[in-house]
Amino acid sequence: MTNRTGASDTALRALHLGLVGCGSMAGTVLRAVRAAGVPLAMVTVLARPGRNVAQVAQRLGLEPERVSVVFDVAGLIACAPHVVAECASQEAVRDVVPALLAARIETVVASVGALAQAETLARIAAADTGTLRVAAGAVGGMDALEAVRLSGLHAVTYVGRKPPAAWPGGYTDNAVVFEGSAREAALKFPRNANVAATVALAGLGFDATQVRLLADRECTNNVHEITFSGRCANGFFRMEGLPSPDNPRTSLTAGYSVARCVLASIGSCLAFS
Ligand SMILES: NC(=O)C1=CN([C@@H]2O[C@H](COP(=O)(O)OP(=O)(O)OC[C@H]3O[C@@H](n4cnc5c(N)ncnc54)[C@H](OP(=O)(O)O)[C@@H]3O)[C@@H](O)[C@H]2O)C=CC1
Ligand SMILES: O=C([O-])CC(=O)C(=O)O
Repeated sequence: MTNRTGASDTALRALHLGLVGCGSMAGTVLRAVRAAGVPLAMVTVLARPGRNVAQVAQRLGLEPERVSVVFDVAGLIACAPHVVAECASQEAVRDVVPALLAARIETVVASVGALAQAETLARIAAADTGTLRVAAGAVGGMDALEAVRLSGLHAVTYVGRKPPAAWPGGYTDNAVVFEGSAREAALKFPRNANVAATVALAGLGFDATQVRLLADRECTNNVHEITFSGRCANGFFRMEGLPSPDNPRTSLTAGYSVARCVLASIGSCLAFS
């Protein structure tokens, strides 16, 4: 038997998925993995202290018997998931991901802005054993940007537009929320500028990538625009993502992108890169 992408039976073995976080993105990841036809054996969730199985199962739309909840990374490692998807925060990337990699557990990160922090990068570099997948998240076109980088990139600009209420700070009207480098953006907006970090990693780096974040009353969706020029190509990429119903600051696309990384890690979808 093969699935849509031609992956074999072995790729469809029941998956033990680890999740860090149990919010809107984690829910989207699970829905997508299920929709892809991958059977779930177990989902182990690293949650904040105080959460319990019934609550987490209900938030994620899972049967309680398929859920275990742990409160630290040692507990997550002890459960031995096939792959872990971080869907939580920059702080979680710093505190959890290095230990997962050191334990050789393949890990997908969504909170890519964490990689703008020298301390987090150093911890990940020191772990240096497992496989880290950086999800493209709410944006796309990163393969082209990386390819053009090899020829020499001249300039990369990322513009993120969201409805005013989707930005922290109580915006109600059109405004320039931020203008500056991708590093500043990622550090200043840990929950809203992960795309800026992703574009920086694929292209010119955190300090040379220019970012504008805009509150825009005309937007009903989250719009991401990347403009680049390089020696072998110039490009423009635009993606308009529907907001997650339970967290309008997060585009639904981001969860689907994390799911795609999970599926790629178990050989259950084409791994374009
Ligand atoms: N790459 C991309 O394009 C994008 C990336 N993101 C990243 O994804 C993250 C998740 O997004 P989303 O699901 O919408 O956010 P939500 O706020 O809906 O959910 C976040 C979840 O993570 C949990 N959490 C946060 N920190 C920790 C921690 N240290 N340990 C355990 N659990 C933790 C929260 O717990 P609790 O509810 O108990 O506080 C909550 O369950 C965002 O914070 C952002 O960093 C978001 C959008 C796009
Ligand atoms: O989901 C989005 O549209 C983008 C986002 O929040 C981020 O870059 O962190």
